[in-house]
Amino acid sequence: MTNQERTIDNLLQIKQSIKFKKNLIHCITNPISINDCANMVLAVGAKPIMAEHPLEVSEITAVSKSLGVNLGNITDNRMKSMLISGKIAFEKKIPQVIDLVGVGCSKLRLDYARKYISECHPSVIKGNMSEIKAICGIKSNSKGIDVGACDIVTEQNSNEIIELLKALSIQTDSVIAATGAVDIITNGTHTYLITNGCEMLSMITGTGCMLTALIASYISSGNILDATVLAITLMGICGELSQHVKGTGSFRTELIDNMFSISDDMIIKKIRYKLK
Ligand SMILES: Nc1ncnc2c1ncn2[C@@H]1O[C@H](COP(=O)(O)OP(=O)(O)OP(=O)(O)O)[C@@H](O)[C@H]1O
Ligand SMILES: Cc1ncsc1CCO
Repeated sequence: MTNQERTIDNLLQIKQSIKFKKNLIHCITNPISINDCANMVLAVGAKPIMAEHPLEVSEITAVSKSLGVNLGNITDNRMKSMLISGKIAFEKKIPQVIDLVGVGCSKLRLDYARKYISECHPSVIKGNMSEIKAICGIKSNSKGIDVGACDIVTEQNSNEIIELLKALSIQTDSVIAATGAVDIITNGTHTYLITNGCEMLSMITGTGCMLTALIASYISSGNILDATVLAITLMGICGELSQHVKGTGSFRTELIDNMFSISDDMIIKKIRYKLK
């Protein structure tokens, strides 16, 4: 087996291991895309629970196989709940991912994300490049919750960005996932660059949130780096397979359908990544 074949085989094994297990995945997320997030978790064979009341989340996280928290459309209640759940997950060694939605445009969210990371030690920190730059304390150019044009990964800046992400990974002891046309995932030692995906993924709301729900589903396998790579390649490939539709409404449906039905052969045929 070549290294590439071994990597892909690993990803397919994680996918298969989650498919029929119905692992309980606790997601605390925004109302804009909450339904799509729950459906993505179901599409890959896990079981979502979207509880967010501060008085019940600790018992729910404690019986879940992983936790996903998302800062989109933040409220006082969810700020409370996410910290309660994040601390329980850390104590009980339950894998967890934080999606840094909006930290590039809101000081409230940026300060909160820093507090969350230092107190809850998430296994994965995920955001678009503007959000990741903001968390690193570097001036970012986000456009609301979206990446700013100056922050997009290019051939010219990719090495500099990889070093930034590796340093953040080492500092936080988390896997870092920076998403966009090129997705970069690193654990400080191994770095994956994934070029699957299509522009339509940025033309419906919540694909980043759905991706976080997928990462949460797959990290319940315990293999944090590979699970993150798997979730991101699947989102990219399923986006590509869904592009033939008439418009963005059907794209959203097709994306969930493809996530449910994609075959191993299709993943092997379509996957595009570099390991650095
Ligand atoms: N222009 C693009 N080309 C290819 N893939 C893309 C593009 N934009 C986004 N993606 C893919 O879409 C998914 C979501 O990434 P994105 O960076 O848009 O997240 P986000 O900004 O957090 O999204 P959202 O705010 O919609 O939740 C990732 O899988 C990423 O690879
Ligand atoms: C549009 C929007 N606003 C806050 S969260 C969200 C969904 C995509 O992140």
